[in-house]
Amino acid sequence: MTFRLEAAVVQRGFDVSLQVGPAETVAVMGPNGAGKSTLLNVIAGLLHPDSGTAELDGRTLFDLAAGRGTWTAPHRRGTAFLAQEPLLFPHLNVLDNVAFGPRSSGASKHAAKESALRWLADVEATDLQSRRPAELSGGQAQRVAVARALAADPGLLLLDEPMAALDIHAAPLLRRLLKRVLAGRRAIIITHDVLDALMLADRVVILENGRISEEGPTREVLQRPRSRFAAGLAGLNFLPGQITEHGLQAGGLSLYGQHHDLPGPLPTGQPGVAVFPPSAVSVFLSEAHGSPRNAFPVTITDLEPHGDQIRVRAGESGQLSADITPAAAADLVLAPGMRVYFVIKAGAVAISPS
Ligand SMILES: Nc1ncnc2c1ncn2[C@@H]1O[C@H](COP(=O)(O)OP(=O)(O)OP(=O)(O)O)[C@@H](O)[C@H]1O
Repeated sequence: MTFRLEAAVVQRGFDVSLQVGPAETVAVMGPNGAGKSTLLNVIAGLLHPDSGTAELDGRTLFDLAAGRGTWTAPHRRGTAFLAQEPLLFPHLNVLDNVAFGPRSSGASKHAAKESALRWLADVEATDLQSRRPAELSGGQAQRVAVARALAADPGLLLLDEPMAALDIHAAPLLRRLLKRVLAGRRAIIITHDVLDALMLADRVVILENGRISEEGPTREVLQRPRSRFAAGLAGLNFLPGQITEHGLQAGGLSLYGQHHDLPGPLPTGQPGVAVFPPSAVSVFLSEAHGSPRNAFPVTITDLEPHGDQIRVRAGESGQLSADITPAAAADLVLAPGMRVYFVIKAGAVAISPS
């Protein structure tokens, strides 16, 4: 039993193919406008794609291949949606809100209430059962919304940044609750937070410009990112270019580096990326220091505190960073606008095909 999707929305430049296993939680991350909400809306049946097919546990959600045109209505898809705002029915109390799902799928009034009470207990909201949504805090309302989504017994739970509208005290509580309820359940969660991806998901999918640019187990993607977005999440420098015999040619820049996870030699001449941590970059006033191979001139754009280090940003849009000690920054009298040399240890530069 699986979830399988292929869908294109031409006007939005969206073209995605995705599978999610029965007990798998997938985090979807990407820049603003990448297509994350489009993905969930297509799955939930709120947006009609131009082409594609989707299937959940043997049920066709849509099949838009020429001559077919199958379309299942949103409430018959076996999916449940948890949005940033809890979206509870304002005129129903908490218990009736949670009982709504089982009731509309045919359960008797009694059975629907029994099931709602079980889910409310599960999200530690039993004592809220008689309240109206207007009498709940943001965190309480979102807990009730989780219970309501689960009470419908969805084959796929869709979560659109469920922590985004909560304050900093309520968010950790809901994250812990989601960790518990998502275990062993199939879900797709949109998030901007690396912590959510690490804690809640088995796998992360990076969406950029309507396409999946990278996917894999969250830890692996963060350790060895191949997309600019994932490198940014992991706090790593990222340079795209062309693979050479010893590393990467990125514009006028030759970088020496190593590949970690390829069986053979680097595929010379192919597009690739170099990724390295800011801590592996040293800053010098002249080229004479360090290995000349990975030394290149840059213009400082910004200096900012970063933990107990100073982060030196350089390059046209500050896309390269070095972390150095405050003492070193003071010795070098660094300031924005200065021309300096970034020197990178070749051993710390990971090259991958892109
Ligand atoms: N209602 C709409 N009509 C037309 N185009 C839209 C509509 N909503 C979004 N788009 C476009 O579709 C693309 C994907 O948008 P989408 O909202 O899916 O991105 P997102 O990754 O969810 O972004 P964010 O992180 O800002 O919520 C963008 O180019 C956006 O401008």
